[in-house]
Order: sequence, then C-alpha cells, then structure tokens
Amino acid sequence: MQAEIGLIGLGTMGANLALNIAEKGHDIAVFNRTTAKTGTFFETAGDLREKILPCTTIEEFVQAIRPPRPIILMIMAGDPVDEQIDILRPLLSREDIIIDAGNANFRDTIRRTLTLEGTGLQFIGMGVSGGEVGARHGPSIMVGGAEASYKRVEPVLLDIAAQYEGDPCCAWLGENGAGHFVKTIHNGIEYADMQMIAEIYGIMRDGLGMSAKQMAPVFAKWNQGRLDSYLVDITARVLDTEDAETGQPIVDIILDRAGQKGTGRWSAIESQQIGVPATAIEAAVAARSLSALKAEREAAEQAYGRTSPSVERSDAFLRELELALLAGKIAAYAQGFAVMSGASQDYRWNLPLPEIARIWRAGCIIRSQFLTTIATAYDGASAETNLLMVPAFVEMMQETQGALRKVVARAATAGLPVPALSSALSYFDMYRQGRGTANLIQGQRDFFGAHSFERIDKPGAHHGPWGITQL
Ligand SMILES: NC(=O)C1=CN([C@@H]2O[C@H](COP(=O)(O)OP(=O)(O)OC[C@H]3O[C@@H](n4cnc5c(N)ncnc54)[C@H](OP(=O)(O)O)[C@@H]3O)[C@@H](O)[C@H]2O)C=CC1
Ligand SMILES: O=C(CO)[C@H](O)[C@H](O)COP(=O)(O)O
Repeated sequence: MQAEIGLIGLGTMGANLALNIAEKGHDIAVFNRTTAKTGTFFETAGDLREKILPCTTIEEFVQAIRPPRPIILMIMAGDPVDEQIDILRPLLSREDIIIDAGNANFRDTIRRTLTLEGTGLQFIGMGVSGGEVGARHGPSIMVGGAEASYKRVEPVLLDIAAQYEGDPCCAWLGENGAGHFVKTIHNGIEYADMQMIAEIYGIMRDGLGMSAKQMAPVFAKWNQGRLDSYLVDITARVLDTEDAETGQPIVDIILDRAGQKGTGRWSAIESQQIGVPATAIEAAVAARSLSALKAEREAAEQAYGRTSPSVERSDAFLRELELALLAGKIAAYAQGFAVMSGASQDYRWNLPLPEIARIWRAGCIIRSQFLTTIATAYDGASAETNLLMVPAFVEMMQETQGALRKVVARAATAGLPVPALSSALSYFDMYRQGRGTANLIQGQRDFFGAHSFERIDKPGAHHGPWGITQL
C-alpha cells in the first residue's frame, strides 16, 4: 500500500492531525524525528492503524507516499522547517508538494516559496488553528500558495476541517505567505481577546474582590450572550477548575507569566510596518512581555504598594464589564481586519475578508458568534472599510462605548492595569475624531526640521513664520 499523503512531526498538533486525516479515510504515512514517538503514536492509534503507515527513516517515509506526494510538516516553526525541507528535497520528485502547517512567519513562507520556485517542487504555507482538539476533530485551515497546488490537496483539507453549519472552515486565501499571514493575524487577535478577558478578570479579582468560583458563572453567563465564544467559554471553565493537589482554584496556583511564541509579536510588527495601527494587539503583546518581568514587578509592588479592592461590586457594574469587553473586542477585531486589508494591498494577495471571517467561525481559537456578524458585515462592504464604519458595528459601538469608557476610567483610578482595553478605547476615540491634534505635531516638525505642513485653507506645502530658533 502507498499512502495518499504524508505527515512529518508527531507532536501535539501533528499526531492529532494525522489521526484526523486517517479517520476521514485517507491513508497516511507518518514520520517523526524522534522515532520512539512514531512507535507510541502508532500503538495508540487503535482502529485507525489500518490507515497509517509509520516510518522510521525519512527515505522509507517518502517511498511510502504515492507520487505526486503531498507532505505536511507539522513541526516547530523557524529553522527546523528549513532543515526539514533540505533533508526532503533530494528525496522528492517533481510536482511533490511540501505543506508547512506550523505557525511560520509569513516572510519565511514567501522566502521558501521563492527558493523552491523552478525546482519542480511546490510549496504551501498553511495556517492551522484549533489546538489539539481542533487538529483531531476539525481545525480552521488558512491556505496560502499557488491555487493549483491547493486544489490538489483540497479534498483532504475539506474533509479534515471544522464545519460551521455544513460549511468547511478551510479556504485558499492567496499566493505565497497569505495563509500564514492570516494565521498570524488570527493569533494577534487571539492575544488581544485573551488580554482583554484577563483585564476584566483582574478588575473582578483585584477591584471587586471576587473569587475564581464567583467569577466562573459570570463568564459562563456572558457566553450565552453576544460574547459567546470559545475563549469566554474556556475562561469560565479555567476559573471553575480546582487544583488536584491543593484543592484551590487552579487559576490561583498558576504563575502569572505568559509565554509567547512569536505570532502576536509578528502581528504587531507587521501592523507598524504597513502603518495600520493595531494598538490592542500591541498592548496584548507588551502585556505578555511585562508579565515575564515577575521579579521586577514584585519589587515594584514593594516600592509602590499593592492595589486593594476598591470598586463597588454590583450587577450593574458586572453588566458594564460585559459591555466593555464587547466594545474592546470590536475595536481589536476592527484593527486585525484593517491590518489584513492593508497587507492584502501591499502584498497583492487580494485576501477575501468575508471568507476569512467565515472560516474562523468554527475550529479555531477565536471562534465566536461575533465572527458571523463580521462575515455578514463584510458581505455588504468593501475590504477597505474599517469594521467600525459598518452599520451593525456602529450600532454596537454606540451601545457599548460608554461602558468601555467607565470601566477604563474606573480601572485607572483604582490603579488596575487595563492596557488592551484602554488602547482599544483610545484607538476608537482617535478614529472617530474628525479634527485631531496632529496639526500641532506638524507645527513642531516644521519648527525644528523645516518638514513643512499642509494648510486647511489652501493646497501645497507651507512653512511657519517661526523666526530664528532660540535654543
Ligand atoms: N499547540 C498548538 O495549539 C498549536 C501549534 N501550532 C504550531 O504547530 C507546530 C507544531 O506545534 P506542536 O505540535 O504544538 O509542537 P510540539 O512541541 O508538540 O511538537 C513539535 C514537533 O516538531 C518536531 N521538531 C522539532 N524540531 C525539529 C527539527 N529540527 N526537525 C524535525 N522535527 C522537529 C518535534 O519532533 P521531536 O519529537 O523529534 O522533538 C515534534 O514532532 C508549531 O509550528 C506550532 O506553532 C499551530 C496551531 C496550534
Ligand atoms: O496558534 C496557536 C493557537 O491559535 C498556538 O496555540 C500558539 O502557540 C499560540 O500562540 P502563543 O504560544 O504565542 O500563545
């Protein structure tokens, strides 16, 4: 028997994706650098073993796949992907497709695509979201590369993707790095979403003095309304879970230092690079970096004192928190989609924004009811339209901005950090200000550097009557 497809990397994601592929009836060859893992994987695959060809050498693996071979790499992003491609290249034949399904930097994907061009090999950069459960039972799949290459693997990808009301959450999004770029922005939005939820949790814990057990049903209730989403759902579950060793809420035992592997930071870097601000994502990335400075934060708490609960707990304030989270979320998603729209023009991807919202409705980490509203909103709007200007979102923002304002103000006076929520609010306030304050900056720039400015009453470049600068 020769397999229809191959997969390298039997870690958390790869093992589950391989089982998913086998379960959907596709024969699959698998290989892992550490061969013991391949054995364990195969032994525990149960009935799916008849669809799986475990291979202990890379040569055996390549031979086990029917040409032209589609080969999925589900390994650590970065140098390992280049190393793996170098190992594979001499063993492959024309028309074979290498599919990098890890969280690659889209710039690496563009580089790899260019490197393989003209070799006869094809390259797909594919974002996969959904964690281990998604990989096993249906992830959201964001594909970039030549459309013809995608078409060859589309039947398998549509089979394994999550389904939202019968629609597979998988799409070809554009050439070269498009898929990995969209996955990166997905993760940037994920960072902002998670950070804003954590800030609301911080207000409840440190401002209202609520216990994890008390917060869990609040998030669970919010999950029944417009905040209905995977992240709010798992927040309620995390808050409700006890540590087996101590009997305490596990969230109270977990160290307050968040990891980050790069995608959030790349989203922020790219937004700056193309000049499309994503301040809530930036704030979320910075918050993770600050979280890592545990010892410094502890020393600063000694120096400045600890914040004690000082916000009055009431159903009305909890309702404001819910609405504030919704408003912050609208601004963060507006930023993420604006970055995709900007990059789509710069990189000539022609990213299909409504389709992206649709394939994020199931399978992925940011899946939510909210994405259906976004998909519908984009159906009637051009890709350049900021979500904040789409009627459905104008209405929601009008309704919720007051709560965001109150919550940010209350947190600021109580000394509780809300960097993502406050960045989202400032972004909204600047975005909706017809006459801003950059006129003064232009005056300053012209004063010190003769950079010129435009006037409101006539065209052209002008200079101010500053006189001789006195230092
Ligand atoms: N975990 C998640 O929720 C998600 C992860 N991803 C992305 O998927 C990819 C895999 O992640 P995950 O499964 O979580 O990671 P794991 O740490 O569970 O597995 C890593 C895999 O990469 C292999 N590997 C590492 N270095 C090399 C190398 N130099 N050459 C060959 N193989 C190598 C490992 O092999 P070995 O056993 O020999 O060490 C292992 O199979 C990453 O890019 C990650 O960012 C994407 C979406 C969600
Ligand atoms: O892609 C993912 C989810 O969509 C992975 O879980 C990723 O690892 C999350 O990023 P980070 O580790 O930086 O929090």
